[in-house]
Amino acid sequence: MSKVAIVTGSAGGLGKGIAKRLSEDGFKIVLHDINKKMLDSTLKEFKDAGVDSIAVAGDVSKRDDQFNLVKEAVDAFGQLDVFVNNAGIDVVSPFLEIDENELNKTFSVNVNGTVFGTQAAAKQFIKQGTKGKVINACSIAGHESYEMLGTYSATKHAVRSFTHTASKELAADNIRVNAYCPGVAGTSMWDRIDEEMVKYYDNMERGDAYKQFVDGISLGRSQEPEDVANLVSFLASDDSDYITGQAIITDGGIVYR
Ligand SMILES: NC(=O)C1=CN([C@@H]2O[C@H](COP(=O)(O)OP(=O)(O)OC[C@H]3O[C@@H](n4cnc5c(N)ncnc54)[C@H](O)[C@@H]3O)[C@@H](O)[C@H]2O)C=CC1
Ligand SMILES: CC(=O)C(C)=O
Repeated sequence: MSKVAIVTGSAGGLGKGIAKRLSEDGFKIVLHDINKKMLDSTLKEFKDAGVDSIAVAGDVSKRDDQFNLVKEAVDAFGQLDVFVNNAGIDVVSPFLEIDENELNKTFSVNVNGTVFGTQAAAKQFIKQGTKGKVINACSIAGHESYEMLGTYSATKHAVRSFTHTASKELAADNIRVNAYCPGVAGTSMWDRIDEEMVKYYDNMERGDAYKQFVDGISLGRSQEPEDVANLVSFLASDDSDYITGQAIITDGGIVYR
């Protein structure tokens, strides 16, 4: 029987690339996003390509939405095998200007969302009595703290920490919890980061912040969704069964650990 994977925030960007790769790996796919319009259009693309898939709209920062997401997946496909906590948001701000709303919102989506998604998936894996895999979107910003990205970096450090704790507590239930840590991928997230960053520097134009980051990549190019999906595919597969609690960097050579 085909395995079933949920990918949050998969209407576009890295999540869509991951969902596409997992479908090629033979998974039935549950697409998910807060952006209903984009989600509908992505579902149509997947269906047109013959992928056995459904779409569930929701907000990862709401615990009930995350449990509903798992329920809808199991109602449609009878089981769950892989849950990718991919959805995340960015925020750009000098440290002295970080405000309460942006702190709360970014932690709520990136951190609370990951915790609630992991809880919902793990409870389902335990109920099924099967092996389960939770795969979290961390970042190089979960290993290194970047100027202007202080809040975002702190959320990704928290994701790495929860990846460690959850992997330790859930190992006895045959559940692996790992994370992928991308570097610089030219998705809509980086369009927003670039646009915000250049506002703070008189000598910078649109595209410059992105270029500065890309120029620091040893392999000489920015990341494609497929590069990230290659790692997630491995973490979702049986080949990674002896790996848990790891936050693995895939960045073409920016951060060396
Ligand atoms: N693009 C990059 O260079 C990097 C991205 N990442 C991480 O990878 C993940 C995906 O990033 P991208 O695809 O670049 O971002 P993106 O902004 O292009 O796509 C994120 C998707 O998540 C959805 N989303 C946002 N808030 C949501 C919520 N509350 N509930 C459900 N869905 C929500 C958006 O509608 C969007 O479709 C994020 O967690 C991000 O932090 C990590 C390192 C680098
Ligand atoms: C967007 C991101 O995750 C960075 C700069 O590492």
